[in-house]
Amino acid sequence: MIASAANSSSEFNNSKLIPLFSAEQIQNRIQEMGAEITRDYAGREPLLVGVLKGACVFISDLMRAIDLPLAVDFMAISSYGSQMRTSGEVRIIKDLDTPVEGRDILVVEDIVDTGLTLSYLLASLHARGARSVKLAALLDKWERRERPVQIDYLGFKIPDAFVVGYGLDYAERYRNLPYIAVLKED
Ligand SMILES: O=P(O)(O)OC[C@H]1O[C@H](OP(=O)(O)OP(=O)(O)O)[C@H](O)[C@@H]1O
Ligand code: HPA
Ligand SMILES: [Mg+2]
Repeated sequence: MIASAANSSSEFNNSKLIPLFSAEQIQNRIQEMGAEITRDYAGREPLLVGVLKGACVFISDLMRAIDLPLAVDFMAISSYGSQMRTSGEVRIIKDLDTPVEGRDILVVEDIVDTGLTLSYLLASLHARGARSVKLAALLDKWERRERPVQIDYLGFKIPDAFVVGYGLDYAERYRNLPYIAVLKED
């Protein structure tokens, strides 16, 4: 079911999945990103910080495309209600196990949308004394940006549409799709 849905539009519980990036396109782009990160961080040992839950699939593939010694850790972030969200306030619900002071941090995210999550997270890591903080994001939904976020390594720019798959969810579903699709509700 999942594999056959990868290459064509399909019905999935009353929602329509319109494929945007195939598993192969994603893997090819990640290999390119990994090669660029390997070149840029040569001689250093970056700490990759995955933002749960959406980035779990992307970071698994990206770290294996980086040919360097590195460490991996995870954070989980929760947005407050919609009013608080517009103020950019988010809450850390799982912090790093690893001290960041003096480390070269590469935050790994599935998508930058309004930018509220990432602008908060990147500022917080800088404030903790990281030597450098950069961002690798698979998707950039740039038309919806409310806060500027510098994406140092980008997979794909996408239009203003709700996307799922490859870690991205709708109500916790679809994270396990091996490709990325636009979700259209019927
Ligand atoms: O740029 P923004 O508007 O802040 O949106 C981007 C954030 O939203 C999604 O996470 P979500 O809160 O859905 O959590 P999840 O990763 O567990 O799905 C995504 O993974 C980013 O972390
Ligand atoms: O398009 C999206 N899909 C899933 N999660 C998201 N979080 C922000 N934008 C999106
Ligand atoms: Mg989500």
